Amino acid sequence: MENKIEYRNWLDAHQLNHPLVIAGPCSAETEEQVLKIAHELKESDTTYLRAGIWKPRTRPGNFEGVGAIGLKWLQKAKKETGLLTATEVANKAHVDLALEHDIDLLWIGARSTVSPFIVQEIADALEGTDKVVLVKNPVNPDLALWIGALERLYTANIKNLGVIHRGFSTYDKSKYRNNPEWQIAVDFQTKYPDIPLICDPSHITGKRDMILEVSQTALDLNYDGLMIETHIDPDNAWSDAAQQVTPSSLIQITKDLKIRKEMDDEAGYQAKLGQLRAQIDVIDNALIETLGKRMKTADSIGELKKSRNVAVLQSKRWNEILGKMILEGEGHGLSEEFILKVFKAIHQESINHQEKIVNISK
Ligand SMILES: C=C(O[C@@H]1C=C(C(=O)O)C=C[C@H]1O)C(=O)O
Repeated sequence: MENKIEYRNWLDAHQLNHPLVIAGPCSAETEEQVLKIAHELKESDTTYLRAGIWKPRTRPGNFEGVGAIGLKWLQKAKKETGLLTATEVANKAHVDLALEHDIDLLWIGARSTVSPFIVQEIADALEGTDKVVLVKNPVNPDLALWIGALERLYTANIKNLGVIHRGFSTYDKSKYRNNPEWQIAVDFQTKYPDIPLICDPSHITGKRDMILEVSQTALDLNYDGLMIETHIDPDNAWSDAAQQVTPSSLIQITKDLKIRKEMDDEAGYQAKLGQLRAQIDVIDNALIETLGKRMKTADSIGELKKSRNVAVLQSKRWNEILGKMILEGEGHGLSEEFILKVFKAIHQESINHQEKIVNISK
């Protein structure tokens, strides 16, 4: 599947002068709740009112959604406020009901994106639709799986596509509910610059007080929109209470966000940018040259090890290097996380080089 400018058509048709906002409760709970939220969101930047109708929960026994009745509440909210409607679908039955109730935007959840069978079932059920269909990233950090899901939809002649970045599951505890791994979304954007990319800071953070910060990062990375869970009484929400914000907080968040332009044609800016980018190009070339030299030295160590039948991996030496480089990096304003990533990659390449050398039989 190639990038095509038409992928953006549905978004451009909204003619927004701000990022697209999809907002609404994690779950539709009651008709009154949905309508109240919709009326409060009417005064915000929100274009699509979202509500979960069928909720895939981690463990059984929790609230699993109100079911099809909730679609009627969304329809009523649309009629009363003019907001377009959005919900998650996870199988053919959901799709059929959502289409029957004329829901404007459907998204495939992270737990469904991991299953090609489910995605195919949804794609077949949606074949040829002009509804907007968004695909959340799979729970595991697998770009190919994410793209594969889009390809299934595209092949089913669904052209109003987009993706939602909601972060990735990790076993390790971190400050996020789902690790953003921004690089994966950036890689996606590089491959498909015209597929609308929406950030879901609610699921990335799991905490309402981090939503502004993550939303700002997304906008700084040229995301096209935000999906933010919004509830009139977040603390008493039936699901995901900690990450929902009130409609007035949502309005405040959209006011506080700094919206930066993608480009600036002003001559002074362009000249300075060109100069700095030329410097970056020189530095990048020097980096490659240095890395090449380092690998050549590692090759020589490989030869030496081979001649004495010594193991390639030397953990003590490696740990010393890591410790020293973290300190060194600190002095140059480089984070420990960055140094670890870079040096782990360098070490792996060095090991691969030496492995080749010691395993060549001569
Ligand atoms: C280069 C060596 O081999 C391996 C690679 C290292 C590196 O690239 O710095 C460090 C330790 C070893 O695991 C070495 O033993 O010094």
